[in-house]
Amino acid sequence: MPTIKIFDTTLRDGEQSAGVNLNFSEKLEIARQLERLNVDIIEAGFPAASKGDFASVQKIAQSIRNCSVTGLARAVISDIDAAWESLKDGAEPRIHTFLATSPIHRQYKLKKTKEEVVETAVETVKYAAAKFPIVQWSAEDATRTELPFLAEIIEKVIKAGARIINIPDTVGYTTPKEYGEIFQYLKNHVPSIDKVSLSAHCHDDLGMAIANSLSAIENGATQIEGTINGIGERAGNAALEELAVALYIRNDHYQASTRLNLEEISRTSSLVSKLTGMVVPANKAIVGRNAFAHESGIHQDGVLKEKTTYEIISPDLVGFQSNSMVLGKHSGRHAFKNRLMELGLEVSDEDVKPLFTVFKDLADRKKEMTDDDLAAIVLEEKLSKEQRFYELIGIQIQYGTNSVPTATVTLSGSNNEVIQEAGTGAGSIEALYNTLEKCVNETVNLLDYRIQSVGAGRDALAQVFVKLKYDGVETSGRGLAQDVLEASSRAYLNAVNRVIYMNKKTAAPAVEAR
Ligand SMILES: CC(=O)SCCNC(=O)CCNC(=O)[C@H](O)C(C)(C)COP(=O)(O)OP(=O)(O)OC[C@H]1O[C@@H](n2cnc3c(N)ncnc32)[C@H](O)[C@@H]1OP(=O)(O)O
Ligand SMILES: CC(C)C(=O)C(=O)O
Ligand SMILES: [Mg+2]
Repeated sequence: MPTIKIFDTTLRDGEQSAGVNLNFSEKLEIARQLERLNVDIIEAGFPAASKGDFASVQKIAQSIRNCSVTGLARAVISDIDAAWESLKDGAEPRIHTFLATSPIHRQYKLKKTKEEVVETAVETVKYAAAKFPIVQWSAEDATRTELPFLAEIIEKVIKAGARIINIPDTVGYTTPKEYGEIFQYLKNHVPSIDKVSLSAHCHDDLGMAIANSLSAIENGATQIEGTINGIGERAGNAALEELAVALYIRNDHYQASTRLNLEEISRTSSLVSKLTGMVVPANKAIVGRNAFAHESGIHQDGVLKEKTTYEIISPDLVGFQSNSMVLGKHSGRHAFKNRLMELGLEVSDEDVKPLFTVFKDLADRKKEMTDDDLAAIVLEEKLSKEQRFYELIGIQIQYGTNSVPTATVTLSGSNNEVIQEAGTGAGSIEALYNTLEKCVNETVNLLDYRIQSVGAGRDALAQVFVKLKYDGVETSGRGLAQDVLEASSRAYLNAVNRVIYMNKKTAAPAVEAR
């Protein structure tokens, strides 16, 4: 039975989702969780895109030992050089280089003839193969490319040194039958095809990314690319958790498996959702809140009599716990630390103490502390530790249906000075944000604001995501608190602090880029 390699591109194509902006520590946290999930390949970023991307790819390649780490590069020598510099210390360095092949992309985007496209692809693959032990080459927009030309260029890049050939459905245009036929065509028309592995990379514009990926497997693909929760450019990529569980549950049909630790799926999904701010829809297959919920009487009756009447996947399979309430205000530090370890949240001894204080503080006010709450507070504390320039001391909001909402905010600045301002707005959040803007010394444009509850119940924690422009830089921020206004303030300050941190890092001479 073939084992399908899972190529995770959450940190590259996933990060191309509109509004998603992960920083260095967040990417590393996700990469570590992907390693626990046991994906085969992590595409950590696009090293030539920016100093920040270069540094995160490099750090991930150096830190992750149980997966191969790759980075994307255009068919451009300087992109390949940047990829090599960032990936060379990895456990198994590999490059993913690509060039568009379709007539639309050749004519309008690249402004190259077929011959020029072939020449550029061959030259750059040769250059990459002289550095990297493994070269993956992608024919961008393959599914809208003339098949004879696709076969011709693939044969030539294989001869130039490519070992994995990826056939992306870049714009999510193909259908399962058609995509399968492309793989068959290539197997019959590319003389050297047996020397390489074939990979599928599907987008979900027409909602067919998973169906297309499965069809690719049925027609010879041995590697599937996708992202956690299906995040990605436009409508997103194939959701890896859906693919892996489909192969597991319908093994009788596909007769193929993956190496994924399926029990890590729920945790990975929740981490990616928290850090990207991309909320998982309740009805999303495998990881949605309702994916295992039975609402109607006939279904409940059936499930009570025999689960398999309406349940084809057991929640345990993907790591959902039926009773996740584990810790409370009477818990001690040992139990707390132990639970964090069970949840795969790596925390140093030195960090446990402040985290435990935050935990106790919340547990005092909140009836139940779920695993989700724990993960949320640990991530919040751990990932924003080095990025605290403005810190919230307190807020006070006055709101009444017939009065002007007023906010008073007290912060501490980077030199521990106390900053206090008051302001008004049309609503409580506007009053709060107008006042915070006065405190942080620069114009702030709020571009997006989203709120979500962590877990259920009246005492659930509030998680707020904001996207804003501060000091001319667009960024995002997260805030967690029991109160929505406090969570809103924290999200705002988190975003502002990220910009200050980024500016400091790029100003410092020791940034890890070339
Ligand atoms: C299908 C995909 O997901 S592809 C990956 C998409 N991801 C990203 O683009 C994120 C990272 N990108 C970036 O940071 C920037 O686009 C950079 C650094 C790569 C390039 O930035 P810029 O030099 O400013 O170029 P810009 O992005 O405006 O245009 C892209 C250029 O690359 C060319 N190009 C696009 N793909 C390729 C390729 N595979 N190989 C060679 N050149 C390419 C375009 O034709 C265009 O060239 P032109 O300037 O001669 O017209
Ligand atoms: C870079 C390539 C593989 C890509 O993301 C796409 O074509 O969708
Ligand atoms: Mg893509």
